This record gives sequence, structure tokens and C-alpha cells, in this order.
Amino acid sequence: MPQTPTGLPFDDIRNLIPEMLGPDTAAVKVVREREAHLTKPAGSLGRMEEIVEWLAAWQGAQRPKVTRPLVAVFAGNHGVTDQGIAPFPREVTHQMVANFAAGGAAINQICIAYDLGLKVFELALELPTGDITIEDAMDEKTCAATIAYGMEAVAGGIDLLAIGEMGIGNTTIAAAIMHGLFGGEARDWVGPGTGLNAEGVARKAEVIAKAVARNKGALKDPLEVLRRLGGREIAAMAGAILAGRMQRVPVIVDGYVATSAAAILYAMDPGALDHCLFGHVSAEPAHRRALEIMGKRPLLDLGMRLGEGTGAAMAMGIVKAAAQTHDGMATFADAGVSVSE
Ligand SMILES: O=C(O)c1ccc[n+]([C@@H]2O[C@H](COP(=O)([O-])O)[C@@H](O)[C@H]2O)c1
Ligand SMILES: Cc1cc2nc[nH]c2cc1C
Repeated sequence: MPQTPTGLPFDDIRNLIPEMLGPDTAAVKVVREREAHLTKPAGSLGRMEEIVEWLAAWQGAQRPKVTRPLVAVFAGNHGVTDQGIAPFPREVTHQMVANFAAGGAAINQICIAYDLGLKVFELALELPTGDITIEDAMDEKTCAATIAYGMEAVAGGIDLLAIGEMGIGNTTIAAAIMHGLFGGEARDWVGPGTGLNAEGVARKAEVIAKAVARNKGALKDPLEVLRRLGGREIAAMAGAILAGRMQRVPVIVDGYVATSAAAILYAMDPGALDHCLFGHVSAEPAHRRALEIMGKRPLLDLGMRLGEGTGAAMAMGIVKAAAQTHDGMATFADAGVSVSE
């Protein structure tokens, strides 16, 4: 029986988990059937074939298409930068948002190359979240409202969503979340981010260890991990992933930071990411570890470590091509090509 609502914002989020839609298995069957008749040896498009089945399952479409793809980039600032864990100053978050608007960032060009929509969600950059070594990142109301705001990325009839972020200091935030959710040692989850040296990485591990130790009693509740150790862009990305599930829009997740948002949902329910494709494995070393724990196989491994949704957008190009190929190819019967004996 559903529990009596208490009116607490997190309960509204928690209540969505059992409501998540499942895969459309009938659509997958139709795709498999067509796949078998296309003019190519069976299985010869490898993972592209799996991708089309994944699209069918989560778009709920027997003939899946990617005609309105969107890359959503969420930007937030972090009080933990006061601890000297990032080589670039916090103003860079705002400056890069201006660069996105002017079309000068890497993500702008990848979106042009693959004809992808791009929307940037700026999340109160003038109000960094609390320094997680001494206080909670957010209160419950802010965290829940930001998750809800992220859900707005799934709007306007989009048929595929890629999520990425921009936020100086957020590889520290991602590492704290991963350490909080998946345990181990802080050093297992830490990396150079935008370019820390070995000494900086060691200092960053101490900062992460301190933040997680402060919250030892609350690590069993993933939404509390998000509220205490997270950031606004992480909360918004978690909301976008959930909204994709509810509205039948499959989601491509970017690098280490975006994966930390996905990990919150995974910890709530391991099936919560079934509609997600992990676009790439970042060069941030702990990304691979996180994906392995969650049993996810990334599509690309290009040595990228930029964020901004760039790895997810690269994968989106492949997903678009997979859908187009399945949709547009001739069958053996159409083309008069002899079948195998
Ligand atoms: O997501 C990743 O795999 C990733 C790896 C390294 C850096 N980043 C980006 O770099 C910024 C965070 O790095 P830092 O060193 O400031 O923590 C932030 O804007 C991220 O988008 C992102
Ligand atoms: C220049 C710059 C661009 C970025 N894009 C995503 N994170 C970034 C961090 C920096 C420092």
C-alpha cells in the first residue's frame, strides 16, 4: 500500500521510483524482427543493433527515431572550492556559461557537427553550495526543488537527451558522492579533474575523506548523500534522468560528474538507470570504477575529461546514426538481395 504522504519534498522524489516505467518489450520485438531482414549479415552492426533495441525499449517506439536530440548542460558552483581542490577559480563556471552562449565551447562545436540541440541550465551560480567539509551542501527544500528543475530538461518533444555539466570543483563533489555511496577509500575516487598535480590530488583526497566522515551516519540514504555532499548541477541531472524515464526519453550520461548524479538513482534502485546509456568513460580514473560497480559498459573511450556533455554528445552522434541506419536500410526482399543459405 502507498504510504501516507508526509509532505516532505524528498518523499515526492522517493515516490517516483516505484512509478518508473519499464521497457517496451513489444517494441523491442518489432525492431529485432526488422533487424533480421535488413540487407546485412545477421549481427554485423554489433553494438549499433543493441542501441536501436535500447531506443525502442525506452522510447516505446517500434520504429525508433532520433529527430529531436538535446544536450542539456547544467552549471553550478561549489563552496568546497574554498579548500583549494581545483586549479581554476570559481569564476570560470560563469565565464564558461557565457562561452556556451557565445558558441565558443567544445560542446557547441560537437552539437553543430552532429546537429544536436543544446540548452544550458544555469543554477544560481552566485550562490555556491555549502563547503561540504564543514556544512551540508544544500537544505532539503533546495535539493528537491533543484531535482524538480532538472526534470524540465525533458520538454518540447525531444526524443533523446544527453546530460552534462559545468562546475569548477565538481570532480571533488562527484568523488565525495561516489565514496559516500560505494565506500572504499577517498583515494579510490579522486583524480586530477581539470589538472591537479599529485600533491593536489592527495590534498583533494583528504578533503573528500573529511566531508564523507562528517556524514557517516547518513550515507545509507542516497538523497541525503546528494543533499549533504552534492551540488545543484548534480541534483538537476538526477532529476533529468528520472524525467527521461517517466516521459519515455532515453538518456545518455556524460563523464564522471554526470555519472555521480546517475549513481544517486542507482543507489535508490539499481534498475533506475536501465534507460541510460553511458556515452563514454572519462579519463578521470575513478569513472571506470564507478561504471564497473554499476555494471555499465560505456560506449566510447576517447581519453576525454572535459565534461560539458561532450562525451555524451559524441555518443549521441553514434546513436543517431544507429537509428537512421535501422530506419532507412532496405530489407533483403525490398532490394532483391539473396539471403544466406
Ligand atoms: O565528468 C568528467 O569526467 C570530468 C572530468 C574532469 C573535469 N571535468 C570538468 O571540469 C570541471 C571540474 O573539474 P575540477 O578540477 O574543477 O573539479 C567541471 O566543469 C567538469 O565539467 C569533468
Ligand atoms: C576552461 C574550462 C572548460 C570547462 N568545461 C568544463 N569544465 C571546464 C573547466 C575549465 C577550466
